[in-house]
Amino acid sequence: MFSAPPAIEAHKLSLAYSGNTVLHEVDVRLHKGKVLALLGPSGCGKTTLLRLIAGLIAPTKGRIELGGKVAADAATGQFMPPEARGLGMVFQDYALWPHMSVAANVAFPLEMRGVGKAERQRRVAKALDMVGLSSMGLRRPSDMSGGQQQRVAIARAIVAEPPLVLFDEPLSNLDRELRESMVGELASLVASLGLTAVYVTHDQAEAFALADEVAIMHQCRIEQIAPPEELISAPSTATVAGFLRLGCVAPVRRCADGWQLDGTSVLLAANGDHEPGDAAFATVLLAAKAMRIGAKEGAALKGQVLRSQFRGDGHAVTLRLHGTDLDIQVTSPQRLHPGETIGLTINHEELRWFPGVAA
Ligand SMILES: Nc1ncnc2c1ncn2[C@@H]1O[C@H](COP(=O)(O)OP(=O)(O)OP(=O)(O)O)[C@@H](O)[C@H]1O
Repeated sequence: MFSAPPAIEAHKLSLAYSGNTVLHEVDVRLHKGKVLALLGPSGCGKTTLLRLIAGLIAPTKGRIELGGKVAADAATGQFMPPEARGLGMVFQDYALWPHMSVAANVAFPLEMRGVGKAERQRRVAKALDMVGLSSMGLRRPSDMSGGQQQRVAIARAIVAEPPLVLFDEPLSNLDRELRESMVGELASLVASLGLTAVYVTHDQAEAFALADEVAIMHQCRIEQIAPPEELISAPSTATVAGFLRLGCVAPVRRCADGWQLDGTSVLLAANGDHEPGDAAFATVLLAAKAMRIGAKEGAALKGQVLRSQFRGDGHAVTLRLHGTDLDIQVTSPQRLHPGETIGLTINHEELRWFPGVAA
């Protein structure tokens, strides 16, 4: 059966500056109509990957195809410049021309493509309508709020109906309240237009609200690419579990009877699918749902309450596990008091295991 080539197919894409690797052998495949978010801490390589897709830089190694066409191949030296890629881009700082009207800013990609005046006006009006700015075509961006300017930038990125739109932290200059409302608006717009997009952010809520798939990046690599639900239910590495704050990521040590939580005498049972292998050390995720508050007397695992916060459906309690420097979260039906010691039981079925020691 015929199927369209992926919008992006990157294979072992790498980038080094003066021999210093900032992106290492990244593989990405994104299908038409899907949104991929690149999520990770500062400096992990998100913007670098976006710039490689845009053609603003060329890879040191690896290859990237856009819509089935080679956009860059380090082995052959092939490189398609950004203007030939025909992508839409939305930047953090909007990158609008302040002295030109909103309509002229939005019309720019159409002019570059030689679209005639009447058609240009029709498409600019449609794009401004989509972002809720139909009455503002004659204004100048310098007279608009940050949120309005970002809408203009989005209209400009979609006006030529590009095969791929790249967003580089587009909402990070807006205050929190506006950012939250614009995430929802942007998610509806992206879905209604069926955009294919790559969206860089370090905000998990933003990535999960907008993207079909999220790539968790860490130290120049992609740790895992998966839909948000899968990242939560099945993180593939301890780094992903730690970054998404899915619970306490704890080191465990092999002992004669199985696995022991490092620093304690607590034995943990590894469950079939996630057997951490033969190594002497491994890592376990202690999520809140894996821990229950039990009697203090005789408990093998105890913790001291650090904080207890009411959250509507119970108290979110942070504990320091005895014998360790690990803090864990549990849910309690009643308020607990800082300094109090409580007993804990572990639901071994809810543990997730990872080979090796967390980065
Ligand atoms: N032109 C350059 N020359 C040398 N090093 C660079 C250059 N551009 C980026 N880097 C380095 O590459 C690494 C990745 O940078 P990148 O901008 O991709 O990270 P990021 O994940 O987008 O971070 P942030 O969230 O802070 O924007 C960083 O260590 C950065 O210092």
